[in-house]
Amino acid sequence: MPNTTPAPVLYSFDAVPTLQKSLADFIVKAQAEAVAARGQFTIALSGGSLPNNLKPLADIPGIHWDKWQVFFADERIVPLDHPESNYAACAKAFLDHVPIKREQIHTLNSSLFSENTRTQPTAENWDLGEVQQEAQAVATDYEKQLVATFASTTTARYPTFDLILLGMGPDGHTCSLFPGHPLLAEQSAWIAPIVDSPKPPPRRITFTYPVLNHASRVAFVATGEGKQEMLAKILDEPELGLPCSRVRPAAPGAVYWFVDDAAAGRLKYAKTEFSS
Ligand SMILES: O=C1O[C@H](COP(=O)(O)O)[C@@H](O)[C@H](O)[C@H]1O
Repeated sequence: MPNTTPAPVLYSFDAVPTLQKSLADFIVKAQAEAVAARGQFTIALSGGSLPNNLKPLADIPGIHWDKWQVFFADERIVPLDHPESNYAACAKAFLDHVPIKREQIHTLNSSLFSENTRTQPTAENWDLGEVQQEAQAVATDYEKQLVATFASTTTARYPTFDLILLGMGPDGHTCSLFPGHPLLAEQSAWIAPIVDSPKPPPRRITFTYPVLNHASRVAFVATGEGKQEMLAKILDEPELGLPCSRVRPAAPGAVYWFVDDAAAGRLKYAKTEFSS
């Protein structure tokens, strides 16, 4: 039997600006192919350190911004102008600086959660039943937004994103899929709620593995010496089953890693020369 799940492709760069420029070229190429094939480009973004690495996109001419449909691979259940919002971070980094219409950017519906769950939980405001119901409502609504976008292009059981951009947390988490969490086993929902994220804020929604593993391309971005140890575990020891290692779309899907040499310091994994 041929192996139909291609090995991740690793690109390592000597400096972060070089990585960012190459990542921008990679995104632009994925966009051009998608627009030529289907007339739109479906992309999912992450939060954390990723948005800053997307800043150069705003300066690239000729991008078909009117064809982009932007989603968030995970999002914190906070207002859209909150400092912890992944949307807010991406807006500040590049979305606010490019000619893309607000209706092409698919954000969570902040009318679905109440004031008391907008703050960090305390013994007084943490009603688990209410919090879980609200998180489920936010996840269900976001899943409907995906269904509406993908219904016109696919009849498949899961959406096929042209590109999903992910980060790698220091514990090996990606999206809001954390090591040892029951959500790692979710096989049915496209979007799942989580109310006990070990990294604050605790209430979030996240893409599930069936969505990640049906994408055309997934690109991880990880930089800095602080990511060295975990990156080596993810790429050199995938049998550990850490959340990032489980992102493995079957062919023709593919996974790419954009890292800097600092993050790659302990890796044995073979590097590939980047060419745009
Ligand atoms: O909480 C989150 O963390 C991950 C990783 O963040 P990083 O700062 O270590 O890059 C991020 O990818 C995810 O979107 C975010 O919600």
